[in-house]
Amino acid sequence: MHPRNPYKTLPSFKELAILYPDFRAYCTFDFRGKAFLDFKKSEAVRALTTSLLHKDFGLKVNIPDNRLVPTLPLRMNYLLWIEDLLNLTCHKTSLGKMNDNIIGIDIGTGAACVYPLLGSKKFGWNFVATETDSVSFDSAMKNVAENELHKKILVKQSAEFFDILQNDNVKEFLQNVRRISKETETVSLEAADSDQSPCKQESKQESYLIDFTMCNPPFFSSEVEMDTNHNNKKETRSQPRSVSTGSAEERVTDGGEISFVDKLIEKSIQYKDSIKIFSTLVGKKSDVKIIINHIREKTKGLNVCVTDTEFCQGRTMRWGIAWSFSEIPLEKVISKKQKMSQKPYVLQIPRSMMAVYSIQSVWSQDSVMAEGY
Ligand SMILES: C[S@@+](CC[C@H](N)C(=O)[O-])C[C@H]1O[C@@H](n2cnc3c(N)ncnc32)[C@H](O)[C@@H]1O
Repeated sequence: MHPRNPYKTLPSFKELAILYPDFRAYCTFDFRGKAFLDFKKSEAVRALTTSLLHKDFGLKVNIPDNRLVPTLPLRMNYLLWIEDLLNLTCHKTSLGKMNDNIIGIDIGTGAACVYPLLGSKKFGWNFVATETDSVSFDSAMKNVAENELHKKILVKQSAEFFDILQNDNVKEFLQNVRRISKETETVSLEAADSDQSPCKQESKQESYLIDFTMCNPPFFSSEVEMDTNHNNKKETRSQPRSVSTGSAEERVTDGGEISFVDKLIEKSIQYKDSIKIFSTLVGKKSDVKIIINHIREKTKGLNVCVTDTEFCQGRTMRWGIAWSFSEIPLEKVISKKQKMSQKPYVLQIPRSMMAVYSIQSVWSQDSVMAEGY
């Protein structure tokens, strides 16, 4: 669990049950009043997510019955890692300032529109979100409207990755975001003028249209693979796991996540001067190495840096890969050996930081949330 993840501390189900009758309906209580949730019911998992989104972030979110229910510890881990990368590349995020200037693209936002909603509420970032599925698209639009975040989040129904940046509607949205954040930017740059650190100077020199892109791709290549994976897990785990939510469209894509990210890598080369950080979540550990190799092969001859991390949420593991073509100041984090080589270098989160992530991931092993949420 990321050190700044609010779900490092287990939420009180008892408190949630008192506050939210919808959540209480799926709880059972022991003689001391301790609440337990039936993680095998998708309605119960949905009630947990929507109650937490409301209690912890003031977000009112509706998720249709047959669509993926996002689990929040993982979503926060991914967003916090993006925040770390933005800070590493000298952006001022909630650790510093300038949040209103930051613009991300979320590819395949899903029915909850979870990353843009959390990203703008928690960090103040702006988002262009894409979605192909009409049910999820409609639902994402409603969730943005319900939370009055239309000035910060634009949802488009599109299968294009970054080509949506050519869309007039998107251009207009980006212009408005810039106009609204201009005042903050002026103040921040004036403050940066008085500071001679290379980090602050770099943030003035580089100007990208988009600061980062994120994506949680459908990771199975077929429904058969999806079912096989689920059955194997059932056989190997001794304890019950959380129900798998979501439709096949959300979890299956031709060629699986590798093929999806391959397209993303190709597009990233085309948009390397407009977008600063490209990233993706990876669902299978064995795909991490393959995807990193694909990034290296496809970007041969270009100055690219790549980093990866793991997200631990109790029993559920996911991985993150990010790459950038920008002049990121890597001196602090690359090894001497890599510095001397002419090959594309690898940006690594310092070992000390990784250790913190791993140690703290133990938090939910024995908790009620551990059953897969
Ligand atoms: C695994 S779900 C992730 C949903 C959400 N981002 C989350 O993390 O909960 C993947 C989503 O990507 C959408 N999708 C698939 N191909 C896409 C494409 N080419 N462009 C945009 N969205 C796509 C699916 O409809 C689905 O909603």
